[in-house]
Amino acid sequence: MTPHPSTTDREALIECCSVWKLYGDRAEALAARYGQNISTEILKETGTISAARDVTFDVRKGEIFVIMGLSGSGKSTILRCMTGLIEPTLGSLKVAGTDLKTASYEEMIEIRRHKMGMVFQDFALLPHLTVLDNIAFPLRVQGISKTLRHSKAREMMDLVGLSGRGNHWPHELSGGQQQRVGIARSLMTEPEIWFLDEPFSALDPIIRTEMQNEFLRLQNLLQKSIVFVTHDFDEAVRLADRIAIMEGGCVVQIGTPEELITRPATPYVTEFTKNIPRSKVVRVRTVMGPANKGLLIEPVSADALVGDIAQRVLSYRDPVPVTDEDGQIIGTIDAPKVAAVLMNKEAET
Ligand SMILES: Nc1ncnc2c1ncn2[C@@H]1O[C@H](COP(=O)(O)OP(=O)(O)OP(=O)(O)O)[C@@H](O)[C@H]1O
Repeated sequence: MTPHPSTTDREALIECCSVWKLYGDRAEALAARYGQNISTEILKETGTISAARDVTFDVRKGEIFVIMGLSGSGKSTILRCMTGLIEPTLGSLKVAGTDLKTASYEEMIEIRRHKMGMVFQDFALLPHLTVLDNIAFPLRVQGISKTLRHSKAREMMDLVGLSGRGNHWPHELSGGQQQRVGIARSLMTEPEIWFLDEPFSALDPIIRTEMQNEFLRLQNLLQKSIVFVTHDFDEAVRLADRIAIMEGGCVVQIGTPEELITRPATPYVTEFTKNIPRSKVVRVRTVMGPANKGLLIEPVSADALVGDIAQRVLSYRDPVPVTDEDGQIIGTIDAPKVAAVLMNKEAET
């Protein structure tokens, strides 16, 4: 399953604008004095830590937005600002139309209970509650009756592949199953925005891949707006519509996996991208040549990944026509172009 290549035309659900989060005795005083013009030298001189520095991006309706970076780069800080767990020192954050800075305590509770779902790395299950009661917990907090919340929780268990496990205790489940409980619980309130903070990091590689597939399957069904934090670039590429790469509290590049891999903005981004096969991210549209309407071969889609159509194109001597989403022929792709991508080279256009 491949995430949708473009979400550019969709409305923004989260608007994160020039957000800074400073830690240290003088953080507030420095922010008041210098505002957005605060310099690295001043931060250094005063021993102030900038966990987030001038971070700007938006998360669009229905997209999987991945925040990726090494440990300490500021991913959790930004996620915690977006979920209202901490307040930015400077800048503004709008979530589902509400400005978090001016929102009242009650509004914040409302947003967090009804508009946001959260999944954490350590599952955060309640050990003294059964699987069913863990999943039903967010509705218990809302005062919903036991019958209703259990019925909804059973629906969620079916959705995430946990049917029949309701009476088990969390410790009786495998790591992957425990995270399915976390996922089901986070979806109980039918949130608009789904935050996942390194949800699969504690799982072994095979289960991790299985959970990534499961996550994409669910997203195909549910079409949530998602913020997904990971330090694993392979995971980011598999899941993301767009990725924001963080370094030292700053966002150094935002783009689709294809954009990051074909046009990395800094050596830091290049370092992450260099081992990812281009064929897994480059789409036919990027490397296709001019249209030729005289070809009688079955076409390939412009949005297909080159890796997925490589074998077919390589089996023809002639170029293969490329069509857009309306079935119109808009280009051709031939064996040399496919081979260049497979060999991780810049394809000649
Ligand atoms: N409460 C705090 N007080 C002081 N410094 C903090 C605080 N919280 C975070 N930091 C610092 O801010 C920087 C960014 O931390 P953050 O937890 O956001 O990084 P991260 O990318 O999520 O890392 P990880 O992947 O290890 O969770 C780090 O240098 C961290 O030490």
